[in-house]
Amino acid sequence: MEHKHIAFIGAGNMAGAIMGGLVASGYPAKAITAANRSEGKLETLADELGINTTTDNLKAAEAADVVVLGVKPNMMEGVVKQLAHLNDGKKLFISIAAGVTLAHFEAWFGKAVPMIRTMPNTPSLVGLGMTGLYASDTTNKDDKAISDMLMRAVGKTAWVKNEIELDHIIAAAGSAPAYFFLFMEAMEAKAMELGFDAATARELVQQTASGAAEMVRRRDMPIRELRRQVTSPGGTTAKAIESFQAAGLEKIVADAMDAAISRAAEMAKEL
Ligand SMILES: NC(=O)C1=CN([C@@H]2O[C@H](COP(=O)(O)OP(=O)(O)OC[C@H]3O[C@@H](n4cnc5c(N)ncnc54)[C@H](O)[C@@H]3O)[C@@H](O)[C@H]2O)C=CC1
Ligand SMILES: O=C(O)[C@@H]1CCC=N1
Repeated sequence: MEHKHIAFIGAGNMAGAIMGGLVASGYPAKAITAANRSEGKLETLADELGINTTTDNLKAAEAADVVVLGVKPNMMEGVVKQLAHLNDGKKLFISIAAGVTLAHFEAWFGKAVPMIRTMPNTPSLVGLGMTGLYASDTTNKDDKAISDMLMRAVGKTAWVKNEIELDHIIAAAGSAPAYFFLFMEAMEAKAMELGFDAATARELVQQTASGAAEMVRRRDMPIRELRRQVTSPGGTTAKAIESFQAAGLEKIVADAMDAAISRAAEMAKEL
């Protein structure tokens, strides 16, 4: 099969992870080009992955069938305007930026553009990402298939039908690794306060968190039921859970997710 040429504009953490996943999954390195403003990251990518690299965004995008826009949201307008004349209705553009809407892209491109907006998360860096995807009306089946393949190289994918739902993906997956990190930080701090050394405290938290996540993955039962199995009536877990619930944990989590959604909408207005 002829592989489409994919150019990544902005070769930072997230784009680097996707390129690494693609190469690891067997996509030919020769069919991938990374363009970045600075050279340091490009040298590492060329050494580690054997892909093509350049500091010239235009050159990279011109030669590509698929252009992945991987810069920060505040850099996107400048990058897109530089590439706008390449939008011939055939080249597919994929964005990984939070809060940059299709309407922004169409304004910067000056017309409709075949575009897939994606919302990945940082576990993509270790192949355990969760990415939401949304396709503009001007995309076709092949565009969706290649975008799905791209993001499945670093984890799992979920498609949404309405663009607004990408903000819900941010709340439930894009920003969500940080919620678990915060929880783990709090547990680690308390374990150290109880007298465990730093390495042991980290291991207690890390092994328990990955064990719990793995149980959710492997056991085909409601998460509530897994919790019930740990919680002996009148026992220690019951007291800990009561303490969380008395502090309103469910509402705290729901409010935090709403705050992420509101911020995504605000970010879109700021551009
Ligand atoms: N970090 C996260 O958890 C998530 C990030 N995202 C999105 O991913 C995008 C990238 O984020 P990161 O990879 O974390 O950022 P990063 O800062 O690691 O990567 C951005 C890269 O773009 C390069 N760059 C900046 N201006 C450029 C230009 N004009 N031309 C070419 N390259 C340029 C920078 O040198 C840098 O290497 C953002 O839009 C962000 O919203 C999406 C989901 C999750
Ligand atoms: O915090 C942010 O804005 C980005 C989007 C999702 C994760 N990080």
